[in-house]
Parts: sequence; structure tokens; C-alpha cells
Amino acid sequence: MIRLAANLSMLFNEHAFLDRFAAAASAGFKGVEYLFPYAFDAEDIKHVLQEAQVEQVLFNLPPGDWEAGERGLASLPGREGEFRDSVIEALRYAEVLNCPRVHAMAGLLPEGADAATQADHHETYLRNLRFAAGEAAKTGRDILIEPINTRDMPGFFLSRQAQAMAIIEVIGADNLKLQFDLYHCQIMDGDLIRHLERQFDAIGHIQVAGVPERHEPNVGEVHYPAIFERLRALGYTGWIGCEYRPRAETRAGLVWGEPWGLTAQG
Ligand SMILES: O=C(O)C(=O)[C@H](O)CO
Ligand SMILES: [Mg+2]
Repeated sequence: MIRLAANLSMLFNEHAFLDRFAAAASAGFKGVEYLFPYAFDAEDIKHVLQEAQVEQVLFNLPPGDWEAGERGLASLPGREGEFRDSVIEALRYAEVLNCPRVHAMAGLLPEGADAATQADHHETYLRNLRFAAGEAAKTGRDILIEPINTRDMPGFFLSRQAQAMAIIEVIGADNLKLQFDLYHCQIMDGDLIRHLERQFDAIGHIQVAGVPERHEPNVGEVHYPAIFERLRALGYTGWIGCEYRPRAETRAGLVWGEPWGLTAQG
């Protein structure tokens, strides 16, 4: 069964944030995800989720100073206290929103980082992820890590699929999982279906977008019908987050999703 979630940081930007939940539901989405809920009261978001009858499937931990360019705290040496606070805050929202998983963004390496600095980030990342997985396990939730392409996010610490898989293996926590974003994987690693198969057991969430412009999945070099078919054959029962920038009005661009229950006409 293909279950599609609308990424409300990118889709339905024609509406104010709290109105995007109903817009997504009326287009056939059963779930929603977005970057951050923290500018809103958790109870207000819970209310719109319930009104729209959609599930909250994912959001990110507080990322540090986003406006100043920070992209997560999980691998940043010296920021461990802030990272721990961010885990607690995200899990508090997850409890209210009944969200089973949260994404811990790795953060950026300093420009020109030498091997010692990279090793320091790696060790910090491992320690922080162990802490996050331990806290999330207390309420049965998953922590996700996502390799992000370094063209869009230069310096992002976690950029390759193999790196993420090695980290998941070394930590060995059942609730530390891979956020497999095919857009990033295509740019950094390619070989999408083989990655999907090899990493299948570690995957906690999937995201899609056309490559390279990050528009609708039917625009660009990736043939998503083949990927969805393989997911179905593998027995994937998780969510697929639609995390792309619509070329024009969101709803008109949903034609690509009609075989999977979306409706392009309002
Ligand atoms: O950019 C992406 O692909 C994501 O999923 C992240 O949540 C970015 O923050
Ligand atoms: Mg993503």
C-alpha cells in the first residue's frame, strides 16, 4: 500500500501554515510532514490535524539557528547541551501530535574541515544519536537520520547512504532508522532501486522529488512508477513524504499522484 504524506514546508504554500493541513487532506493526502512545528503551539497543530483527519508522520528536531545558516546540531562538538534540549523539545511535540518519528539533522562541518575535525563530528554524532534514540525509545518513537546532498547543503555532515548505514549499524538501536530521500540519493549515490533493496530493513521513512530541480516526481530523470512498484513488491508499509517544490500551484501539479490516490482538481 502506498501511503503519501504532504510535506507542508514545500507543498500548499498558497495557504497559511495552519490551513495547509486541510488543503492536503482535500487533495487525498492521509499524512503530513514539515520541517518544524516550533513556531506554533502544539495544541493548535493537534487541532488542525484532527479537523483535517490526517496523521502527523514526521518533523525535525530544532536545528540550531536556521536563519543564520545552521542545519542541525547532532554532529556539532560543543553543542551537546543544546542538542539534548532539542531532543526533549521535539519529543514533547511528538507526544502531543502523536508523531511516531522525528528527524535529527546532522549539521554542517566547518569549511575546510581537516580529518581531526571530521572525526570529532563523527564521535559527537554517535554520542548524540545514542542519547536521542534512548530518549525516543521511552515513548516508542524512532529517531531518523537523513543523508542530504552537498550541492543543496554544502558541508552537511551526513551526505552518503553508506555513511548513514554504517552509523545505524554501529549504534545498533532498533529505533534509529534511515530517512531515505531518493532525491538526495540520486544526486549523491544513484542506483536507487538497489539502495532501496539493500537498505530496506533500516528505512523508517521515504521522501521523493523530481531530480535535479526538486519539482514534482514526474518531472526529471527519476522514473518513480518503477520505484513505487518496487516498494510495493518489497512490502513497504511506511510513509512516502512528498518533499518537492511545485512548479506552479500545488494542486494542479498533483497529476503525478493520481494513480496513488491524489486528486489534482479541487
Ligand atoms: O531537505 C530534506 O530533504 C529534508 O528532509 C530535511 O528535513 C531538511 O531539513
Ligand atoms: Mg528529505
